[in-house]
Amino acid sequence: MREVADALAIVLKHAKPLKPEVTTLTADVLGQVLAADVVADADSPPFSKSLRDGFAVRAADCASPNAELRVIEEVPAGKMPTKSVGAGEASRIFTGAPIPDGADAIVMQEDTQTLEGGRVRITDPDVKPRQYVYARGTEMRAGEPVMTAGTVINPAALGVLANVGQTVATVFPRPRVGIIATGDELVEAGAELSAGQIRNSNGPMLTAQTVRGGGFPQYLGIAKDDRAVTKALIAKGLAESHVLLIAGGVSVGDFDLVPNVLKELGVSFHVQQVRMKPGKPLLFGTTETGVLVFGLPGNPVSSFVGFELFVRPALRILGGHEAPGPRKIRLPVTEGLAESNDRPTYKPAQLVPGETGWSVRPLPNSGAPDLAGLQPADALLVLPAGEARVDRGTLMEVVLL
Ligand SMILES: Nc1nc2c(c(=O)[nH]1)N[C@H]1C(S)=C(S)[C@@H](COP(=O)(O)OP(=O)(O)OC[C@H]3O[C@@H](n4cnc5c(N)ncnc54)[C@H](O)[C@@H]3O)O[C@H]1N2
Ligand code: MOO
Repeated sequence: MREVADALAIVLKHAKPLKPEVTTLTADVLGQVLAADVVADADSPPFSKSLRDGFAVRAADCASPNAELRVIEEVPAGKMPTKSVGAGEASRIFTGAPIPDGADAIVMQEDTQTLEGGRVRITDPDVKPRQYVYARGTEMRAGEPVMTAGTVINPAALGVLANVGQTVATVFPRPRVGIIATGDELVEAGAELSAGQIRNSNGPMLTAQTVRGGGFPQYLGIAKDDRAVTKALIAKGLAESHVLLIAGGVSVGDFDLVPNVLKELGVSFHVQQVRMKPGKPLLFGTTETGVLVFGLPGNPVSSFVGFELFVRPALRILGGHEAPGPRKIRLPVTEGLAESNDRPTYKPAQLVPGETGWSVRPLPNSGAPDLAGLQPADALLVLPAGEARVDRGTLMEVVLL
């Protein structure tokens, strides 16, 4: 049996970033990682522009109080000025409009009075050169990289890419994740339950965890406890996926066919059990072609935790992320805990905001089948093995979901 950290290290040793590809830029690439530097095609802003609605002036002309200037033209955003501002002159200007030659400062319209005869009085007592001027190239310079390979595409990155004229980018693709649920007792959500049956919650849950983890899920259905059927479905999953998730059937029962079928299909096992609760009977293996195969324990909370601790970090590496996670922090607990566990235990928990910062509240949970109890969780609270007596306020390790 492996420790969690050792099992994760083994998984990550087998996870390699996928071959980068060129993709069309839409919001669908959110969370993917750039595989090449992005270079500015032009200075940004491409011209020095006004940061305020007001008047473009020569700061030196405004040195004496209540200076009066002659307004020579109006420059809206999107139009170029046609006149340069000379001594004693100003141009009416709007936010985002190019600054006319000759002017070196903008005076906000609130600091002016419009006078008869096309004149303006400057009531700003201290007009400084360059005030409210956003100079050409301040944000980025033509030919210089604005984002380097490894950058995670967030909403601002999509804006920056548009700003430099990109409609495509070279990114690490999303890993294709095949998902199979196993067990004769399972039916899908649309079906009525007959005696002895339960609904398949792992399928939809793992599909959604895959999306949240940056993968591209392909749900392959339920494999009944029949060797040939299970083998055919797993073979299909291995052929089509970078990562294959098989939920259930990984334990020691007579109908737990998955380990033997995987062996027959050429999967070598690197992790067979992990010292953790829930989720001990977790399997990890690889094929010769490098498909990562996870056998996740069938109980939904066990499957969920196994995904977060091992599958999600692997997806991040395949997707080109530098830090695999899981993301961990230490937070004070909102209530005392006293329990004894034979393995390190991952308890569904919720982050709670407070006046002095965040804390973590363990959620009531009746065990590995209790997915409804886990549902509100946005964190897992980690309890070490053994007698755990934790006082309220103690800093504890927390895995962020
Ligand atoms: N003698 C032993 N029995 C068990 C052991 C053990 O070490 N020795 N380990 C236990 C632990 S821990 C777990 S977790 C389970 C894992 O077993 P499997 O991965 O083989 O899972 P199944 O037996 O197929 O299912 C377990 C449980 O979960 C329900 N299930 C399965 N798939 C789904 C699904 N897609 N959606 C909802 N619920 C699902 C299934 O009906 C069972 O109730 O083994 C213990 N036993
Ligand atoms: O570890 Mo099993 O995952 O307790 O239910």
